Amino acid sequence: MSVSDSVEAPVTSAPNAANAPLAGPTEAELDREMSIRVKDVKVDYRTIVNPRANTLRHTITNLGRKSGDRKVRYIHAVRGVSFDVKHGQVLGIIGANGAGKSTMMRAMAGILPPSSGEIVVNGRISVLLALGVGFNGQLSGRDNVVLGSMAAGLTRKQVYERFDQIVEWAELEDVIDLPMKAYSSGMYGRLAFAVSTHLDPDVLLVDEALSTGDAHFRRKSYDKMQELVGQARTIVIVSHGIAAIREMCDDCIWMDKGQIVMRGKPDEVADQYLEFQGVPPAKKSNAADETADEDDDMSMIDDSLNSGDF
Ligand SMILES: Nc1ncnc2c1ncn2[C@@H]1O[C@H](COP(=O)(O)OP(=O)(O)OP(=O)(O)O)[C@@H](O)[C@H]1O
Repeated sequence: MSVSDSVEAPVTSAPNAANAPLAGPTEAELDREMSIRVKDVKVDYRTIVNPRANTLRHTITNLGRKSGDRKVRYIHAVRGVSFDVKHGQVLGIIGANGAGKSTMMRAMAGILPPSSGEIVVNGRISVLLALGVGFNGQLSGRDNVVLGSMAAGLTRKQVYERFDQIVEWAELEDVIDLPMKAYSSGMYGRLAFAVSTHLDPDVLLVDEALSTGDAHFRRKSYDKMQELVGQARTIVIVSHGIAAIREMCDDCIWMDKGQIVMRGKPDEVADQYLEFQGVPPAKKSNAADETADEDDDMSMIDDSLNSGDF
C-alpha cells in the first residue's frame, strides 16, 4: 500500500497552497520573458476618397483640382490581433493579398503606430522590408550602410568593424561609393539584406525580402537566413513563398482580412491555407530555389513587386 492510499488528506476549507492551481506568469512577466508580444492590436489607415470621382470623364475633367466633397475613409487593416513570440522562435506569417501581414510587420517594427492595443518587443530589432523604409538614393552605398546601421542601434565602432563584411557579402565593393540611385533594384536589395542581417539583431523582421536578387543571391540569402535561424534569434518572416515558410519557420500564423485565422505548425497551417486558396496539395521543395508549384507564380509576383519597391 502506498502512502497516498493510506493517508487521507485533511478536508479543510482553508486555502491550501499545495492544492491551489499554479498561477501562470503575470502580464508583466510575459512582457519581459517573450521576445515579441502583440496585444489586441488594431491598425487603421486613414484615406481620402472622392465619391464623385468614379467616372473616367470626371477624373479627366477634374484632374489636379481639389474636390469639395472628399470623404475620409478608414481601412481597418489589422483588426484586434494578439500573439506572443518566444525568444529564438521563427514565426512565418502567410495570407492572401491585403490580409494585413505587412501592416502587422510595420507595426511590430515601430514604423506604424497601432490605432489601439500594444506591442512589446524585447531586444534590438532589425527590419528588412520590401516596401518603403530603406536607403536614401542620393547618398552613396557606403553612407547608407553607416547611417542605416547606426539608426538600427550599432555604435560607430561596431559599424566600422562590420562594414567590410557587409559590403563583401553583398558583393558590391566596386559600386559602394556610387549614389544608390545608380544601383539596380537587385543591388539595392542585396545591400539592404546584407545590412539588416549583419546587425546581430535580437529580433529580425523580414517582409517579402527573401526573393531579392538573382538565383545566386537567393541561395546566399537563404543560407544567411538559415545561419540566423541556427543562432536562435527571434525571426518573423512574411512571405508568399510557402516553401520558405515551411523550411525555415517553426511556427506559423495565417492572416485574413486583418485577423488571425489559424496558428500552428507551418506544414499544417500552410496546407490549410493552400486548400482555402484552392491550390493543389503541397509538394515539398527546396525553398532556396523556390521551385515548388505553389510558389512559382507568387515568387514571380514578389520579384516584380520587389523590383520597384525600395
Ligand atoms: N498606406 C496605406 N494606406 C491605406 N491603406 C493601406 C495602406 N497600406 C495598406 N493598406 C490597406 O491595408 C490592408 C492590408 O494591407 P497589407 O499591405 O498589410 O496587406 P498584406 O497582407 O501585406 O498584402 P500583400 O500580400 O498584398 O502584400 C489592405 O486593404 C490595403 O489596401
